[in-house]
Amino acid sequence: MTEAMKQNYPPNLLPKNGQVYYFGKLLNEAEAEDFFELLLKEVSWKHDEVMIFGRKITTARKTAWYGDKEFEYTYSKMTKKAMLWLPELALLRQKVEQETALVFNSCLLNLYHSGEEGMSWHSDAEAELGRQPAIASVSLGAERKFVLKHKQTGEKLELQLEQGSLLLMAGETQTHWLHSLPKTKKVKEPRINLTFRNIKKWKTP
Ligand SMILES: O=C(O)CCC(=O)C(=O)O
Ligand SMILES: [Fe+2]
Repeated sequence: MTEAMKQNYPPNLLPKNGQVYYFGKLLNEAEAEDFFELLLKEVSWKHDEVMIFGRKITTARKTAWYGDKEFEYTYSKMTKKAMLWLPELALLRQKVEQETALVFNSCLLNLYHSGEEGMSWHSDAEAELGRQPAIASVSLGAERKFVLKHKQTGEKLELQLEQGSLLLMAGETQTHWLHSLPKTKKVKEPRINLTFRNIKKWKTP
């Protein structure tokens, strides 16, 4: 990321060791609702399989993975093969690329059916993303809390991810910070999250 690109960015929200930018609404209410409905219908949603303490667990949330090629990508110790872009996903990627002045070749989608589903503490530091990966996150549907926690000091940063919003994690964020989407009984509505990523090293089957 060059200094010129960063000029149009909102302020960095992290106190140290990385960059987190909250761009606010990338889509207006009507656009966000349309994308939500379309993606709910068109995406090939599957329950996720992850390894936790050496056991294969099927998660309640559903996921999908799209990319420029049929990349293989290892996430939570499970290897997955990307599907090719849907037109509406390609359109969202274009908006994200325009806003951030970055390029992304893949997208991981998560469907949380309600606040009873979330994502536990992790960082997205997979080898495929290379060093200092930029990860752009678009939120649709229910507004949820997103928390970052410094790996050494435990410092926390809490954000509300609004419907239609764009968040960008960059620089050393994945090395020094964990993030999570806490479960909450207060939210009854579903949410779709899209994380656009740039796979640098891939194996094509
Ligand atoms: O749903 C979210 O906002 C977070 C998703 C996430 O951290 C991931 O897909 O790696
Ligand atoms: Fe993540």
